[in-house]
Amino acid sequence: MKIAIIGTGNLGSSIAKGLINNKSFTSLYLSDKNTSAVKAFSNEDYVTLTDDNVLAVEESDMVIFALQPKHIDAVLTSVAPKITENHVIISVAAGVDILRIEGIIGSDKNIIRVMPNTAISIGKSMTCLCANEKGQEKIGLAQKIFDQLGTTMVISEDLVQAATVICASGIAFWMRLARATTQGAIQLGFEAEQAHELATQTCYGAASLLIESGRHPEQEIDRVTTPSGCTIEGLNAMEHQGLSSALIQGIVASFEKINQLKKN
Ligand SMILES: NC(=O)C1=CN([C@@H]2O[C@H](COP(=O)(O)OP(=O)(O)OC[C@H]3O[C@@H](n4cnc5c(N)ncnc54)[C@H](OP(=O)(O)O)[C@@H]3O)[C@@H](O)[C@H]2O)C=CC1
Ligand SMILES: O=C(O)[C@@H]1CCC=N1
Repeated sequence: MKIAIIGTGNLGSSIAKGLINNKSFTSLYLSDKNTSAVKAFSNEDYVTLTDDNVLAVEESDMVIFALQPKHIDAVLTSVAPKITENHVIISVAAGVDILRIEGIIGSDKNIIRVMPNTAISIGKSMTCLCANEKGQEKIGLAQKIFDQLGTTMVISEDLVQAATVICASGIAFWMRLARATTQGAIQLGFEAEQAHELATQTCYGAASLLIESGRHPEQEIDRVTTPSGCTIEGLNAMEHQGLSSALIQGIVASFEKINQLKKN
């Protein structure tokens, strides 16, 4: 598969890193106004860095547009004449729906909306996908690529905004929880580096327990909370401060914001 990524910022460079680690292509064009974020990949086999978006489209079968929503319309318009019915066009732009993309390049093109997260750089993304009518026959192909870079789920387009909040923004939400745990550990006497390791490994253990056991979080909590013990004391103090409520309100605020962005 000949792949191009147009826009090599935070997400585009993360996708590039994941693809290169997995050698998931026969050629990879990385196109940006400024390719400094992916300079490290310039010596990789079959990777070309360019500032020519048209060339990247012409030389590829699958084109991933990793541009900010404010830039995507102009870039799609500029490359539209070069997009054929055989191309698989992927957009990761948050809040940019398929109808808007079809309005620029046509509904006769294979259009797939993909919502990964930055953990794609280490092959651990939770990635959601959906396609327009024409793209239905190619969604399996896109899924195969992203399956190599983590876990995928095909969803209906009306759930993409929610998936963006839970999975893409979710990386930042979980990072903040990890940071707070680190700060707590330092207050209790650990050096910063030790605190970081304790927090991240415990976080990794908790996620792995849920994934591997398939159990509900509360079942795992029941296995930790000794009656009258320190865990339930801590959990209840957190809930009195509104931990669950704060998380849910944050998720809903993020969802409301992304729906506003979609209207702009
Ligand atoms: N970051 C994340 O975790 C996630 C982001 N997304 C979505 O992915 C998209 C990209 O986000 P992110 O990577 O954070 O954004 P960035 O701004 O980091 O990356 C976008 C890149 O596109 C470049 N660019 C702008 N105009 C052009 C052009 N005409 N031709 C080629 N390249 C151009 C930008 O250059 P310059 O900076 O010079 O303008 C920048 O390098 C967004 O739509 C976002 O909603 C989705 C899921 C997760
Ligand atoms: O914050 C944002 O708007 C983008 C979409 C999800 C992650 N980053």
